[in-house]
Amino acid sequence: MSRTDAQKKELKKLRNVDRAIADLRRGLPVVIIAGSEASVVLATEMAFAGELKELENLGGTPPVLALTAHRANVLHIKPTGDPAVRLKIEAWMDAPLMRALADATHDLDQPFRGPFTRLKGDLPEAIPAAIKLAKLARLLPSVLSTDLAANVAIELAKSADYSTVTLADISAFEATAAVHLKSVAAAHVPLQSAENTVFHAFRPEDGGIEHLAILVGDPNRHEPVLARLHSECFTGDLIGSLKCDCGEQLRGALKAISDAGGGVLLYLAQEGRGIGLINKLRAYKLQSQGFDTIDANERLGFDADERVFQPAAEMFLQLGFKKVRLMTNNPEKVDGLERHGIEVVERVTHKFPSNTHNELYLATKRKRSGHYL
Ligand SMILES: Nc1nc2c(ncn2[C@@H]2O[C@H](COP(=O)(O)OP(=O)(O)OP(=O)(O)O)[C@@H](O)[C@H]2O)c(=O)[nH]1
Ligand SMILES: [Zn+2]
Repeated sequence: MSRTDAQKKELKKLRNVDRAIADLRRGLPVVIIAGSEASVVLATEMAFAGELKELENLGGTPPVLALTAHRANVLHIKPTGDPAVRLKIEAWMDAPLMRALADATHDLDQPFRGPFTRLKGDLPEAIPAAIKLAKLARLLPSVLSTDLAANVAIELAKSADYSTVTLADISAFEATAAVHLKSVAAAHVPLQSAENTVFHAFRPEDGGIEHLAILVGDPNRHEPVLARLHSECFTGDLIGSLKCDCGEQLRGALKAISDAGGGVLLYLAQEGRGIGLINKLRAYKLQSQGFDTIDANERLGFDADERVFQPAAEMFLQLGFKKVRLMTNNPEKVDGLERHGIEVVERVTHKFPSNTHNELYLATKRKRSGHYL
């Protein structure tokens, strides 16, 4: 079936964001258009002397360093009520220092920093959008940014071959990618705990992040289905890390679904509660310094949980399920599905015994994240 013009336009927007994500990860500048204004941004963690010079030479305003409010709080920079702050880049701030300001795993090596000059005035809209882009790229949520007029930035993007995205494209990205998910492959994969199992691979039409649905048996589409949303955890699911309960929850869910005669497990590409494996390892380093799982995320500049559950809801709907009995202890998962058209008729407790390494992690989820544990 050929695509309508409106569909083509939506896909182009998705592709633009995907390209910008890939470029940020390569340490390339990206142009964000915000009405008549624009910012050329670089992911701070990828900024070295050469990249900084390139940004400085653009001829707009001098570059600034943008950090999230969470990260600024750690650096004792006064909150503004905005989601991010901008710091003036002083002569003594070189590229390694800027990377260290973005990366909390260096905080104990260089505890005394500043004084910093926070830029006053309204936060340009491109800054939170750029930080969102860095998060989508699974990089640390900090950017270096230079402001230009939009028409100048568009010309520059053409001549320097920079990716260009708009604010609207970035803010709509996750929801648009979710509604463009399509089942692209399905195959029978017998499991130890459930032999009659089919894996469905879902991919958004722009070729973005893929998720899996694991369908056990042939559940009745008219009844609420026993279901689990499982966020990818390389360390726990595959390698047997004792720092979390993911491996047990994964295997336990498949067994419970099989014992119940069928159901669905969605295996979501949301490693590290959506911050990615590298950032999760950074969070683990902070945890070994004594911070809990929430503070570790926030010290890195992230929210405690960066996941959205719209892709999960979309996959359930495409598989023909509107009502679920959800195995979870996390109230956010229940809300996240209900917001996107899935009725959670029952929350089924999904709890496993703790060990000495994950005791504190589970206690933190209970005490600070409102988990039923
Ligand atoms: N950022 C971060 N992610 C972690 C940490 N420990 C585990 N994770 C990730 O958390 C996700 C697992 O969370 P879930 O199993 O969905 O747990 P939950 O949100 O508590 O919900 P339920 O298990 O359904 O109750 C996986 O993506 C893990 O990689 C951590 O200390 N920091
Ligand atoms: Zn885990």
